[in-house]
Amino acid sequence: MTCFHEHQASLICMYMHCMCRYKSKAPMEGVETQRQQLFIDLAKALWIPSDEKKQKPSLGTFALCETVKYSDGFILPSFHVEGVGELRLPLCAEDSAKLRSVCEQAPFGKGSATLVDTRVRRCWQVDASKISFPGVPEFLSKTVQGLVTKAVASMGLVGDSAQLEAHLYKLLFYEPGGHFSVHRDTEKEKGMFATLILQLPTDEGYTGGKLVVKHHNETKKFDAHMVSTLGFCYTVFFADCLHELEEIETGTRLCLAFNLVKRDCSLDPRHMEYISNRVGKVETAFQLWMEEASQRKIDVFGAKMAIPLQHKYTEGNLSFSGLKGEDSVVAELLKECRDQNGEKWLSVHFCLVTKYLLDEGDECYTEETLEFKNWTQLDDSPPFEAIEKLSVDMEKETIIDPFNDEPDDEEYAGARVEQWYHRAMLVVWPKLLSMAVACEAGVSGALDQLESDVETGHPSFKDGLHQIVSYCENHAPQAWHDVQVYKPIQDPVTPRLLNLCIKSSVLEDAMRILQLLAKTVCYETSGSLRHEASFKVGLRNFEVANVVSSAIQVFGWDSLSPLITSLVKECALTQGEPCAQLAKQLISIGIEDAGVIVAETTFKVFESLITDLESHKMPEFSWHQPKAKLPGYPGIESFLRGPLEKYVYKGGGGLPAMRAFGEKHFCQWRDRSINYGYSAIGTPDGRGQGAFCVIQKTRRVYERRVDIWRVEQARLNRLKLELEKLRSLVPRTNPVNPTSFFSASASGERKRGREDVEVTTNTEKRPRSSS
Ligand SMILES: O=C(O)CCC(=O)C(=O)O
Ligand SMILES: [Fe+2]
Repeated sequence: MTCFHEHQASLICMYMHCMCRYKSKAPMEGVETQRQQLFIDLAKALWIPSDEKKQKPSLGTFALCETVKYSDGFILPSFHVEGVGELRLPLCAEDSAKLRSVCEQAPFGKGSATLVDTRVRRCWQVDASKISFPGVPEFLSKTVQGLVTKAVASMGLVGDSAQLEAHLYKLLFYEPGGHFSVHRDTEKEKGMFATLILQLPTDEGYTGGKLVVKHHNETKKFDAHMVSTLGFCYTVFFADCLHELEEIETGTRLCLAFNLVKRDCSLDPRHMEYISNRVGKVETAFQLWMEEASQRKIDVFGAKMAIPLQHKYTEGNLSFSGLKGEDSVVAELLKECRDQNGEKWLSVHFCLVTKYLLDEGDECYTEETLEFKNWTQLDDSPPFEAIEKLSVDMEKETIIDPFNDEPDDEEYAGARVEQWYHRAMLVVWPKLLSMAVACEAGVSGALDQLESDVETGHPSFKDGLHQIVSYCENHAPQAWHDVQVYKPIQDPVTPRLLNLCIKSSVLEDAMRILQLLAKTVCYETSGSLRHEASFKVGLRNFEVANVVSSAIQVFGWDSLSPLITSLVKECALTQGEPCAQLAKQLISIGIEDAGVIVAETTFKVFESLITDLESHKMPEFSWHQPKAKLPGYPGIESFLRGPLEKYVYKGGGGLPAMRAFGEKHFCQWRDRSINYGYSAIGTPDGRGQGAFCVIQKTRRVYERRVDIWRVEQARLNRLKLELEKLRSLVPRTNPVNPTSFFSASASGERKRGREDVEVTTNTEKRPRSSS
C-alpha cells in the first residue's frame, strides 16, 4: 500500500492569506497596523508549521491508512449476512454474486434529503443490522476496538473503549465503475467525529479505487489495491474532511464502514508537552493585548478575537473534547495562556458562523448575511448570559478570513447564485474584559449583570462598571442605538449607569458619563446604523435630569460643575425641559446655587440665539449675489456679485458657442442659485464673430434670502415661547450671576450661523463657579 502525500504548506498559505488581506487596505492606520501585526504573530504561534508537523507525528494527522497485521491478533475468517448466510474471506466469485443479490444501491445525503444517483455514488450496501460475526464473537468489541484505539492515537487522541466506540454502519460493495465523488460524511450520530473503512479481501481483488482525503490544503491519496486479495487494511479520517473514492477499474472491493464516536477523549499526553513548550510563543504574541486589557482599555485591540478552526463542526455536538485534530491543540494553547501572575487570562468560547451570499447576477442586487450560533464555553469562566446575542466583526476581529475557500453549499437558478459557508471559530477575550464583551451582546444585559454584582457586593464590580463606561465611550451609537432610532426621548442606559456610580461612589466614571452625554457622536458610515449621521445623548428626559441631580448631590457641585454647565449648553436648545427639570430638582433638594446656574445657563443659550436672530433684519432688495461662483469667468463672476442687473458677454466662437455657454451656466430651467450662489438667464444673440450672450439676473437669490429670513423669524417666535415656558418651570430664586463662567462663549455664539448654536467648551479650562 502506498500513500502519496501531496503535502502543501498549509500554514504558509494561512500567513500569505493574512498578509494579502491586509495589504489590499492601504494605507493602514496605526491602530489597524498594530492589531494586524498581532494577528500575524498569533497565527504563527498557534498553528503548527508544516515542517514541524512532519517531525512530530505524535501531534496527529487527519487521515491514515494501515494494513492490519495478524500479529496484532486480527482474525476474521468469515462473516454472516442475513438472507445469505456465512460468507468466507477472501470472498469468492460465487459468494460475491450471493452477496450482491441482497445489496441495495447506496444513497448519499444532500442537505436534509437522501438521494440515489449513480453519477455521484455507485456502490452497493447492506445495512449493519444484517451483518454479524458468529465465528469471532468478540470481533466488534475487541478486534475492531483494538484497531481503533491504535488508529486514533495517530490522530492525536487517547481513548479507551469507555470513551471511544466504533459503530458498524454499513457493508459496502463495489464493482467495476463503482465510486463515490467528493463529499464530507454527515455526522450520523451524536459524538461521531471520524469514519473508519475496513477493507476485507476478495478473490478477485480490484484495481483503481484510490481513496483521496483532503484537509486544509493537504491531500492524501491512499491506494490499498495491493492488499485487496490477501489481507485487511483500514483507513480512518475525520468525518468533516472532503474525500472521494476514485473509480474501481476491475474486480470487487468489499469494506465495512464504521462511525467512530467519542464520549470524552483526552488529548494525547505528548500533546500536553508540545503545548507547554509552545504556549510561551502565544503569550508573547498576545503581550500588547494583555497590557491594554490590564488597563481595561479596548482602544487598539478591541475586546475579543476570533480564531477560525480548520475542521467543520455541526450544531449541538460541542464540547472541548469534541474538537478535532489540530483544533484541539489550538484551543488548549489558548486556554493555557497565562498573565504575569501566572493566572489563565483568556476566556475561550466556540461558535459556528454561517455566511449566506446571494447574487442576483444583474450586478444590482447582492446580499450577505452572517449568523452566529452555538456559542459554547470551553473553559471554566463564569457563564455569560446573553452570549447568544454576540457576533464577531469578521473584518476586525478574526485573525484570518475563514471564508476564503469554497462554499459548503451552492444553488444556481439562471444567473442567480446562492452560497452558504459554514465555519467554526474559537472566540477569546481577556477575562478582565468580560463586561466589555457582555456590552457587545447588549448594554442592558451587561447592566443587569452589574446590578446584581452590586447587590451581592462582588469585588470586581467597579472594574465592570469601568468597562461598561469604556464600552459606551467607544460604541456610543450601539449603546444608545435603539433609543436613538426608535424612541428618542427614552434612555434606559444613562440613569442605570449613573446610579451605579452613585451607589459605589465612583466619581471618575460619573464624570466620564457626563462628558459623554455632552459629546456629539458619529455613526459609522457603514453597516445598519446609518439612520442619522451624528447625535448627542444629552439629557433626554426628567428621569435622567433627576439622576444627574442626585449625582451632583453625592459628588458635590464643585467637582461636577464644569461638566454639567457644558452639558447644559450642549443640549439646552433641543432638551430645554429636562434642563429646566435639572435646575428645579437641584433647587428642591437645596442645592439652590447650582440650580440657578443650570437654569440661567439654559436660558442664556436661548437668549443668545434669540438676540442673534432678532438682529437679522428682513433683507432689502438688491441685485448683489455675493456668493456667486463661476470658475473660469472672473469678469462675469464679479458682475454677478456686483449691483448691475445685466451683462453682455462676448465670448467669441460664434452663435453656437454662445448658445452652449448660456445653456451650461445660465439656463432658466436649471436653477443654479443653490449650488453656485447666483441666478441669471443667458440669452444668446447676434451672429458670426459678433455673437454674444445677454446675462440677465433674476430675483431668485434674493427670494431665497427672504425665505431663510422667514424661517428664522418663525424659529425666533418658537424660541421665545419656549423660553417663557422654561422660565415658568423653574421656581424663582435670587439670581446668581453666572456671567463669570458663561460670557466667554456667549459672545462667540452670537457670531455663529443661524441654524444652531454650537457651544464648544473646553471643560478643563473653564473656571469653576465660585458661588
Ligand atoms: O469506500 C470507501 O472507501 C469510502 C466510502 C465513503 O466515503 C462513504 O461511504 O462515505
Ligand atoms: Fe464518505
